Amino acid sequence: MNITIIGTGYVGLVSGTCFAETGITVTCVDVDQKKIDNLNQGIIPIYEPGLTPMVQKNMEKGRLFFSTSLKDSIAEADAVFIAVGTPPDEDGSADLQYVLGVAREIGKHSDHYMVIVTKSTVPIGTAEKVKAAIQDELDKRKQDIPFDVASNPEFLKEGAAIDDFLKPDRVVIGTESERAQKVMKKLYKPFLMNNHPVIFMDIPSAEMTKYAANSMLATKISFMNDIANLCEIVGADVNNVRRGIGSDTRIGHKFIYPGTGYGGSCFPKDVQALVKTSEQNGHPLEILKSVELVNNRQKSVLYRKMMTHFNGNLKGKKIAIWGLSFKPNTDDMREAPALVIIDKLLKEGAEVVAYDPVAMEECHHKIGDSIGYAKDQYEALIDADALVVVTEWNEFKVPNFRVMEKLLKNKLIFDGRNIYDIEELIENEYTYYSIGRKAISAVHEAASK
Ligand SMILES: NC(=O)C1=CN([C@@H]2O[C@H](COP(=O)(O)OP(=O)(O)OC[C@H]3O[C@@H](n4cnc5c(N)ncnc54)[C@H](O)[C@@H]3O)[C@@H](O)[C@H]2O)C=CC1
Ligand SMILES: O=C(O)[C@H]1O[C@H](OP(=O)(O)OP(=O)(O)OC[C@H]2O[C@@H](n3ccc(=O)[nH]c3=O)[C@H](O)[C@@H]2O)[C@H](O)[C@@H](O)[C@@H]1O
Repeated sequence: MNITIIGTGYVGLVSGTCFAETGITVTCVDVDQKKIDNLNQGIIPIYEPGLTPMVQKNMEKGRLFFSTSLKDSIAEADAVFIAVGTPPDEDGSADLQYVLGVAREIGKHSDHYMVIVTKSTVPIGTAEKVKAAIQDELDKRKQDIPFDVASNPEFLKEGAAIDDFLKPDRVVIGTESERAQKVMKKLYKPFLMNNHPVIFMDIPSAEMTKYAANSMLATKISFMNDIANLCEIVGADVNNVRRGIGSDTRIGHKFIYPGTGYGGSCFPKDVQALVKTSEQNGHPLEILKSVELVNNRQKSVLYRKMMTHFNGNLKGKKIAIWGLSFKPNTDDMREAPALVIIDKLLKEGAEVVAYDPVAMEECHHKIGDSIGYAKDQYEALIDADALVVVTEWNEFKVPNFRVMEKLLKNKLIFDGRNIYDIEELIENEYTYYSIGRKAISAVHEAASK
C-alpha cells in the first residue's frame, strides 16, 4: 500500500512513521522546505521519545520518504491524509484555510481514485467542505476522477505518541462508501489483527467524536482543579480525594490530576472550537464554557500563591522555575502554563531563571532572553527566593533537598503538580505550597520574607 501524509508536524510525522512501521510505503509532505531537508538527513524537528530511530530505520528500509511536492507524492497513493494545523480563528472556531488549501491542491493534481482522509482535528461538516473543494478543482480541469473522503481523527498524546498510535485504545473512522471503507480496513489491518478496536461510523460522528473526547478529558481536568481549590479552603487534601474517587472504576484514575491548568496545542483550541460550534448551532455548551474559564483561572494559581506569600511584592525577587513544556516528555510549549506564570512574574519585576530538560531552546525561541536559562535544575536555584515547579518531569520528582537548601535563598517551594510529599517537606523544614493541599509554613522561613 502507498499513502501520502500532507503536513509533517507532530501528527503527520508520527502517523506517517508508524504507518511505515507496519510495512506501508509512506511519503510525508510539508511546505516547510527546511523541515523536509532536515528530515531527509534524518534530523527530527520535534522531541518525541523513540521517534528518531524509528524515522531513520524506516527511511533506510525504503518505506518512508519526505518531500515538498504534493503532486509527485500522490501519484501512486491509495489514500492521502490531511494532517495540517487547524489553529483557532479570531473567534475561537477552527481555521480551515490550511485543510481546504490542501484539498484544492489534491483536486488540482489527482489522476486516479484515492481516499482523502482528514486526520487534522476538524469541525463537523469539514469532510463535506473538503469534498466540495476537491470536486471544484476537478470540475475546473473537466476531469471525472472518482474519489472518496473519510474522517480518521487522531488521539495520540505528545510525549507518548508512538505507543498511542501503534497501540491505540481505538481507531475511529468515518466513511461514506464501501470502497473507502475497504481501503481504510486494509490500512488498519495490522491494528485489527492486534485486537485494537477499529470503529467505523458515519463521517459527522467521527468528526464529533474527536471534539467530544478532548472536551471530556479537559472537563475532567478543570473539574479536578476546581475541586482542588475548594479542598484548600475547606481543609481537605486533593491527593487523597483523587485517590478516593479514582478508585471508582466509573471515574478512573486517569486525567484527574490537578495542576496549573491544561495547556498544549489541542485542549485549549478544541474546547474553544466546540463551544463555538455549539453556539453557532443554537445549543451553547455551558459546561464547556466553564471548563475554559476554570482553566484560564488555574494558569495563575501559582502566581496568586506567590503574591500572597510575598505580601503582593515580587519586585527584585529571583524565582527559579523547573519545567517549561506544557507537559513532560515534549519540547512543545504551545499554550504552556509556564508562559503565563513567567509573563506575570516579569510584569511584577521579578527575575526568572528556568530549567527544562528539553524545552529551553523552544522557550528561548518564544520569549528570548527575558528570562535566564540554567544548565541544570540545581544551577537554577542559586540565590533564588523560591522554586516553582510547573512541569512534572521525572527528574524533578526526587530532588536532593539538602543540596537545594544550600543553593536557595529561602527554603520555599511552589509546586504546581503536587509531586512532593508534605511529610518530606516538613522534615526538611521547607515552606511548601501545592495545589489543593494545605500549605506548610516553616518557622525559620518567616524571617526571610
Ligand atoms: N499535536 C498533537 O498531539 C495532536 C494534534 N492533532 C491535530 O492534528 C492537526 C495537526 O496538528 P500538529 O501536528 O500538532 O500541527 P503542527 O503545527 O505540528 O504541524 C502542521 C504541519 O503542517 C504543515 N503545513 C501547513 N500547510 C501545509 C500545506 N499546505 N501543505 C503541506 N504542509 C503544510 C506545516 O508546515 C506544519 O509542519 C491539528 O488539527 C491538531 O489539532 C490531533 C491529535 C494530536
Ligand atoms: O488532540 C490532541 O492534540 C491530543 O490532546 C491531548 O494530548 P496532549 O495535549 O498531547 O497531552 P495530554 O497528556 O492530554 O495533556 C494535556 C494537558 O493536560 C494536563 N493534564 C493532563 C492530565 C491530568 O490529569 N491533569 C492535567 O493537568 C497536562 O499537564 C497538559 O497540560 C489528548 O490527551 C490526546 O488524546 C489528543 O489526541
